Amino acid sequence: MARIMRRIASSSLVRRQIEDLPLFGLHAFREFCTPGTPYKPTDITEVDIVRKRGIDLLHDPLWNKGTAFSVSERERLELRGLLPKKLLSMETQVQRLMEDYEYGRDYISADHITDGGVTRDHVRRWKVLQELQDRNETLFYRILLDNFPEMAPIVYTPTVGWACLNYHKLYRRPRGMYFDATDKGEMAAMVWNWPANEVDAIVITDGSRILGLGDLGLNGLGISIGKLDLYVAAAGFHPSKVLPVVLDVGTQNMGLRDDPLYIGLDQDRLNGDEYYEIVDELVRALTSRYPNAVLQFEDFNMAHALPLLERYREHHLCFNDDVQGTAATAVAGVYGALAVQGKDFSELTKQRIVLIGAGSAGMGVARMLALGMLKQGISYEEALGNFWVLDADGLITIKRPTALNHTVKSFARKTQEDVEGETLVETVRRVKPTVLVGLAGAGKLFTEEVLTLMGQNNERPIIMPMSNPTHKMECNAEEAQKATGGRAIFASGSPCADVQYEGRTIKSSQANNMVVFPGLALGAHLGATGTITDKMLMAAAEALPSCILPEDLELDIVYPRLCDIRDVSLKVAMAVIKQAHEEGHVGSDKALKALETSDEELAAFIKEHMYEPVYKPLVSLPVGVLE
Ligand SMILES: O=C([O-])CC(=O)C(=O)O
Ligand SMILES: [Mg+2]
Repeated sequence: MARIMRRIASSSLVRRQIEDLPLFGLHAFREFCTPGTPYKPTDITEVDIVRKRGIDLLHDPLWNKGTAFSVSERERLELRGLLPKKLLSMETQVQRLMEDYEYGRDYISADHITDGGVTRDHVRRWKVLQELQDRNETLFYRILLDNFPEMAPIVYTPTVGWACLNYHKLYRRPRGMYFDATDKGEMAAMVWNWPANEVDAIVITDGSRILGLGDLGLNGLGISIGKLDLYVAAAGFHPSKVLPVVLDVGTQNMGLRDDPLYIGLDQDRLNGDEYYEIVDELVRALTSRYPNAVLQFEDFNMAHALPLLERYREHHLCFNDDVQGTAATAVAGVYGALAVQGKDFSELTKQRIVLIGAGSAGMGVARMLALGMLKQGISYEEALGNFWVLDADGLITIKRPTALNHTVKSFARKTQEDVEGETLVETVRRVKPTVLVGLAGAGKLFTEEVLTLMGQNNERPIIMPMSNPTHKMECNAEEAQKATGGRAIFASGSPCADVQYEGRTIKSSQANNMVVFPGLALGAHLGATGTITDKMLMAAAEALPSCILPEDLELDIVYPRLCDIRDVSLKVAMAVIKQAHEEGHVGSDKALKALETSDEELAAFIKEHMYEPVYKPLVSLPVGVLE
């Protein structure tokens, strides 16, 4: 036997196979060769097929492993001499990177605040991760996934807000695709420049309303990138199959246009038919090459967010994250807050909700909460009576002298009383809401007075300042707890530290759509649902409270833990596929089979498709082979 082993192992082909079995190694090889050991298909190590070799491979962050390339890979992928000889394991690479991430080479004061309201240390950390992503995506996602609660605020809200504000200054190398108004007529061809033949998810923005930071033009691409980082880390989309996109139709941001470093179009934003024609062209181009991709619309301003959603939602696998993802998140948060109080979903109908911010996100939230009330047993008309919506001009009533769009109008208070334009504090004093939601993106609107009233009128006031990033939030956790005597059930769009109050620690939750959009998109993609219905969104919202640990409910936590984000996305994806099945929208035979077998089978089907950031042996094949 030993002789046979030696002979086999001496063939160079087999030696390479041995080296390329990092998970099983020689041990597994021996087992495999021992007579009598049954052959198990699972013993086969997966490989990744690449089309590159040599220096091109090292420069491709999707496949580059740096010092972790195995000896045989270095040989057969023409890497010898292009890397230092010493081979480092992924664990060692992680350790080296984390040292850089934690301490930096130069100490930067942690509390120095920059223009995006984040600290300079956040910015430094963002740069460490960004550079890593540009070199080695497998390692980047390993680290992001293993440190998700710490790093989500760096690659995503709030630090991504700073990155968008400064995208034009930070720009070094391209990521994603750039389309602009001058590409009219060319987009169907341009889309073929993207190197991947398969794309499962696309996030597109026109930069018109980035977080609560306003019109950032082309700089908005940063948000498409940040969202897709979470698609990969939180839901297991493959990094080679996600595509961040910006559509630059001009900007009204004169500060950017006057900046010589700005790299977007120096023109006013397109509007009206011209605007819709160009968005139509881009959507057609993207969906004709990638018909199975989920299309997420991100940070479009109110004027276009809803019309675009209505335009495409029946024919395309698409959703608007701000309108729908944020809405499902808010519903989940209110259900979570009810669960904290030992109440069930039906109590939603009894909530009195004051919501400030009548933009795309605010109206999406109002509508979804009203749909939740409808589902819990009251009429939609009755549900509308539970809402007071305010914008920059105060409380919105049917007496509003200026024109309101259709959705906002449906939430206008139908009262003859003279309360049009009432301030937030007046409304809160008069109507005694149980829930306060902020989506205005205008900073500290939940003043001490407003918060104190919430505390006076409720045993457990529900306070949700959902604007992003941090400095655009309506209040922070400390302000909410101080003003309410530590009784607030609190959730904010960007993360807030827990609060020390009268000798105890009060937990803060994060009400961010990242608990919804990755799982929603995963379910829709794997189910090939063709459309994303309101009921699928509601199913996502209803799935979330059941992921909160009982001990966390005791601590007033209203969302699942971020360290379990993969599991959360799995549960959301399952709920979405099941609901789609009920509505007859599941187009994937494999998903159907799993659905009809059992929940375990469905979970296994989804998990099997989730990307794990591990180094697999790379095989380089010439273009044309296996295509
Ligand atoms: O990106 C975020 O953190 C949430 C979001 O969609 C927004 O605020 O527009
Ligand atoms: Mg957004």
